[in-house]
Amino acid sequence: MEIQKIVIGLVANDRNQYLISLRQGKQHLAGKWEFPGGKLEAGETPLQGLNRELQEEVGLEVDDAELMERKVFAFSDRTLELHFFRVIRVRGQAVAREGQPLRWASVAELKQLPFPDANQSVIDRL
Ligand SMILES: Nc1nc2c([nH]c(=O)n2[C@@H]2O[C@H](COP(=O)(O)OP(=O)(O)OP(=O)(O)O)[C@@H](O)[C@H]2O)c(=O)[nH]1
Ligand SMILES: [Mg+2]
Repeated sequence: MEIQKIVIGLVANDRNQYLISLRQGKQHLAGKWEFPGGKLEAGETPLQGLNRELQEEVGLEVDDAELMERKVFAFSDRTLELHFFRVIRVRGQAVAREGQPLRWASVAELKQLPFPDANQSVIDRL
């Protein structure tokens, strides 16, 4: 089976706070915070997928982003290939388009809040 590719966007505001939302309900890793993102679809480049996911989830249009880290991570129940992007230019106002709790968090807060284990190395670098 092919490993699912995931595209994830780190969006910072002018106070160096990052946009995060809470995974809920029956989602994988419910109760953990996350950066917006999701599964890359067939035929998309990672940047196209990132733009689509951020529009769908938080109403933001990504104009420019750079890959920070790509990692294959084995969770207990699945293995994912995660592409973490630093979003450099964005248009629009962040809104929770899927009803998810959404907030801005400082780097100090990111280091305290529960995130998936796969996010640790990226958060450590902020
Ligand atoms: N969005 C996002 N997903 C993450 C992060 N860290 C991490 O391990 N993941 C994992 O990567 C996968 C992302 O899938 P997703 O649930 O966001 O996918 P999606 O938006 O396409 O949703 P859907 O499957 O409900 O349509 C999940 O298994 C999630 O647990 C993160 O920071 N952001
Ligand atoms: Mg998602």
